[in-house]
Amino acid sequence: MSVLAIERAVAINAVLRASKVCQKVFQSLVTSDTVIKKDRSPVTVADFSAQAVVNTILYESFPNDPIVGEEESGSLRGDSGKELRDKVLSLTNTVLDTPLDDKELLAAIDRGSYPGGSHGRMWTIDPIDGTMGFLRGEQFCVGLALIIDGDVHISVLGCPNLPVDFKSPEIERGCLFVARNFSSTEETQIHMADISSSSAATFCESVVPTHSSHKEAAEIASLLGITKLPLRLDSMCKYAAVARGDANIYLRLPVRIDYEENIWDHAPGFLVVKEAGGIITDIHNKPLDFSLGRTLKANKGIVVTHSKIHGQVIDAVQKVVLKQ
Ligand SMILES: Nc1ncnc2c1ncn2[C@@H]1O[C@H](COP(=O)(O)O)[C@@H](OP(=O)(O)O)[C@H]1O
Ligand SMILES: [Mg+2]
Repeated sequence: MSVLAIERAVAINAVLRASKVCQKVFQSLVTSDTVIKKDRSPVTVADFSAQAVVNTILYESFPNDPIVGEEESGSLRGDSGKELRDKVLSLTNTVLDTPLDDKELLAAIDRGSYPGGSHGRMWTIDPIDGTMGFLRGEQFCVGLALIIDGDVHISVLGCPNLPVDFKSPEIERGCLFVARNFSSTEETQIHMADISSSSAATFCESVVPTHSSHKEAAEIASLLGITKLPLRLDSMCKYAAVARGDANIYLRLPVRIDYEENIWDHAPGFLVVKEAGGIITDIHNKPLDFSLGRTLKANKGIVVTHSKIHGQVIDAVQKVVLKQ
């Protein structure tokens, strides 16, 4: 068996089951009027449940591996948390082989409290990345990565609502992206689209303008001679879109200069693009440093491209964002 083959299989199982939990809630949500009422509670239930599922499955196989997860169980505790806790517990137990009780559920969620760092193994989980996309009935994903001594070694992205083919989104939705150690014949190797000039590129960006500046991205696109409209997607589905050739560039341009990106928002997508041959840096052209805790403290923004155009894109980013 190849190195980390067990970790890879466990990560796939964990993300698939957590994705099922999210999909169940997502499907009930898009058929209800919750989105119109701006009620966030369904996404909250799915968020906690997905983290509980992933953390439980990781713990069964790797009890000593620490986890950096987005959620913590505070609001599920005590009498005030009972209603939410009951919902999360029953949803969680629909996909686990051995059901959890209340106490085990809270413990599973809080196994994600590891502070991160530069030594040894750790997993990082974003149970629902793209909360806003989930609530809008659009894109979201479950992201999981294994980081060893600061390097991302395995990543799995479960994208329950991503069209298998953007050209015919009505035919089939739901994609799982796995980076590292391809082995199964049921898997398809994805490739970035070949591109030699950035003017021919399609770029993607967040749907939410407070997460990434649309205005600066438009200026960068104009500087690069890009004429195609941006592909706006929530969540790490943007990394997947670049990795499989739906787009060629992903720009995440800081709106708030004090904002630090979370490692769980990028480590899973990072390796999917890297393994497909892409380059991922921040706006200063620095590599992402996953070894500094729960956030990417040493980085600002994200620039993802095909290796052939990274230099051109970084030049334009620096002119517009850093006024260099
Ligand atoms: N001011 C900000 N700048 C950049 N990212 C932000 C942000 N505020 C929140 N985010 C992150 O943006 C993620 C969604 O990214 P995107 O906009 O690309 O879909 C959120 O993940 P969650 O949805 O898991 O909370 C959240 O962690
Ligand atoms: Mg996120």
